[in-house]
Amino acid sequence: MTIRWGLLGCGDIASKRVADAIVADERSELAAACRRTEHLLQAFGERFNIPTLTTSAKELFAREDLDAIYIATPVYRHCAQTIAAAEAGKHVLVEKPMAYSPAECQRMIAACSTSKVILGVAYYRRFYPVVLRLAELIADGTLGRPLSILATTGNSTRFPTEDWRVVKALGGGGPLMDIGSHRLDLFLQLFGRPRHVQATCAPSPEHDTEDMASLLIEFENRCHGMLQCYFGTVDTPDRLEVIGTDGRATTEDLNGGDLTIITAQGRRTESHPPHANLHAPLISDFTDAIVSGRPPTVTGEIGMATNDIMAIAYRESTDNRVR
Ligand SMILES: NC(=O)C1=CN([C@@H]2O[C@H](COP(=O)(O)OP(=O)(O)OC[C@H]3O[C@@H](n4cnc5c(N)ncnc54)[C@H](OP(=O)(O)O)[C@@H]3O)[C@@H](O)[C@H]2O)C=CC1
Ligand SMILES: O=C1CO[C@H](CO)[C@@H](O)[C@@H]1O
Repeated sequence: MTIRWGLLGCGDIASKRVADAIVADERSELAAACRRTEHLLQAFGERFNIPTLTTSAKELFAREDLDAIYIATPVYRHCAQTIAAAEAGKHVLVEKPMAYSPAECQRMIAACSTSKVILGVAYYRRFYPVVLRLAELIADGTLGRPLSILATTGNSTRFPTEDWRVVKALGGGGPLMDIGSHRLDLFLQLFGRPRHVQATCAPSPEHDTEDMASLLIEFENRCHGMLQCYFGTVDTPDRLEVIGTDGRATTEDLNGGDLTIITAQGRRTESHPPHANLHAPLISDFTDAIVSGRPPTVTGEIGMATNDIMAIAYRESTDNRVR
């Protein structure tokens, strides 16, 4: 069985990874693509040899020869486009963060459930071998009783003021929505459900979003999570660390995959690099979910859990400000 994909949004991530990942997947076919800017759509279509091109999302969803839609548009479009695709009977894999707010996430989940289509969210770091190794070190007791998970991350790009990533109404927030969301998803994967969130977000002097966010989370298992994320810093680390009573495991470059494990037995470094195309395992997982009728690894409910934390963080940050 071949899954015929329609790709909605042909910008940065679609052209760098998503299209290639769909084309390379043995059970997938990149059958159609859509963006509004005609000449850029044509160039994209030629580059990836896509037979059907349209500037209308409505037309894309209406095509009967498609099974699934990959939504790679800015965040403020995710909810309406997911609902429209679901109502047209298409499975939906939507880019992260899932949507602007938890309320939007709920509407997306409800629409997909009513239409009996599968909904997935593109938190592909869940498939990183280094993250799966961290899960193993927690589960097999190597680190002892887990205490905390710490992540520092950022994007060194100085986004221009008109970029949707730094316009609250379009991106929903700044670095927390854009890159912090990926790490929060890993916190949930490794430590489970959160029970308390504290946060402070520093307003950017240039944009109407934060340019730094710091979160402290208590999980139901009583472990703590700490996240700090930035926009516009030079050489920002991409650090993830799990600390337990009997050891700690740290990666200084999450995308690189090297993991240093320190226990009473000593210190060792292991290498667990991710797939060369980070989106490939995600596409393969979602395709398999459609073919076998199982839920994808990152369901809508899982995607919404990250939005829940971010919504609390933004609210906390505003409500607790000393006047
Ligand atoms: N998982 C990951 O690691 C990454 C995920 N992302 C996520 O992917 C999504 C897209 O990001 P990115 O590729 O950087 O964004 P870009 O701004 O580069 O691209 C957005 C694309 O969406 C198209 N678009 C916008 N509105 C519509 C519409 N109404 N109908 C059809 N097409 C539309 C744009 O084309 P046009 O204006 O011509 O319509 C453009 O092709 C975001 O959610 C982002 O957070 C991004 C980078 C990495
Ligand atoms: O992981 C990522 C890399 O950076 C991009 C731009 O900040 C993010 O959108 C993306 O999710």
